[in-house]
Amino acid sequence: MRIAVMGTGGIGGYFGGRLAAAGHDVAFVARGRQLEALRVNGLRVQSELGDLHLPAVEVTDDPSELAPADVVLFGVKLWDTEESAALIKPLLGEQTAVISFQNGVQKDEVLRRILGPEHVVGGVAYIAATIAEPGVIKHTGTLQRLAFGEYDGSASDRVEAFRAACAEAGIDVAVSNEIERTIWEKFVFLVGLSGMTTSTRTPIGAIRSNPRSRAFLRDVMEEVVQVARAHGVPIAADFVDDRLAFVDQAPAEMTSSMHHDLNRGNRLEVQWLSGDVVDRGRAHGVPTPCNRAITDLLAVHADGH
Ligand SMILES: NC(=O)C1=CN([C@@H]2O[C@H](COP(=O)(O)OP(=O)(O)OC[C@H]3O[C@@H](n4cnc5c(N)ncnc54)[C@H](OP(=O)(O)O)[C@@H]3O)[C@@H](O)[C@H]2O)C=CC1
Ligand SMILES: CC(C)(CO)C(=O)C(=O)O
Repeated sequence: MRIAVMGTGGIGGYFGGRLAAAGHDVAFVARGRQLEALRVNGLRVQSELGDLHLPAVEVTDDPSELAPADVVLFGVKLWDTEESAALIKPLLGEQTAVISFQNGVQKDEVLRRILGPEHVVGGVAYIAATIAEPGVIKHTGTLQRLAFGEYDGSASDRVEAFRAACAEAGIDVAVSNEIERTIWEKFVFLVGLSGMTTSTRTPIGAIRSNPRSRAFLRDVMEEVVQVARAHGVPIAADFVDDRLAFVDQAPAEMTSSMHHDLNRGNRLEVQWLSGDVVDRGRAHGVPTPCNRAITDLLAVHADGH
């Protein structure tokens, strides 16, 4: 299977690396120091599940140099979505699936507008992976799960082929026949986790055990559920309780990629997470005071420094 990775960072480098190591034909798109390191030293992944080193990888900053792909694994930060979507047009054949594993619920709206709905397959990733240094991806813990599926719920050949490729590569993979709900379910949890850990600069353990911050976390997630329902996405009535139970069994030091970004002085995705909840809530007449507080307080850090 021919796979192109748009954005070779935590997500693209980890999953693209695993797929390449399993023998798939993977081309990487990167830029800056990451591009140079990949050209000179190849791609390294450090992981409790097994390190890997691909000494020579096909890598470019110009997707038009690459042959069309069966699947484009799309993994840039949310502020780079529009520009990167335009860049990958030369990679599209008639059946090409573009699967974004970015966070949030806005990404596929943008991809559909730029690439056409027929190319967009929904996806979510559960992993903690980051660029440790140029050319090196560090995976923390053992979670490395992908879920994806056609938006109309159909069982397509392209989705089944990519599922099989991921399974062969040792990735924990599932096909969702309700991918919009799957994406929103991750959004509920992620908006809670990212908003609380980043605005308090504290991992989840202290947040869940303090009654006031625990109640705030619940309210943040409940607001996302109400916005999802207003959108017509049927999130279960007990979903927030389910996520709180998940939080209770997670390691106390668990945190979000946005909290890491704050610590590193990077830009934050808050505008596409809590900020998007506020915008969508306003459009639907759903109050979102907790997400507004998070968005407005983090505004001072949102552009990084
Ligand atoms: N990391 C994780 O564990 C998880 C991340 N996610 C989500 O996945 C998305 C990606 O996150 P993550 O992998 O951490 O991001 P990273 O910043 O690690 O990786 C993105 C990479 O794409 C590169 N890039 C962006 N635009 C271009 C371009 N036009 N040409 C070439 N390269 C480009 C970036 O380069 P540069 O640095 O120069 O900008 C960067 O190297 C986010 O939405 C995130 O929320 C979801 C689940 C888990
Ligand atoms: C919650 C987590 C770690 C799961 O993948 C994530 O997506 C993030 O922090 O961005």
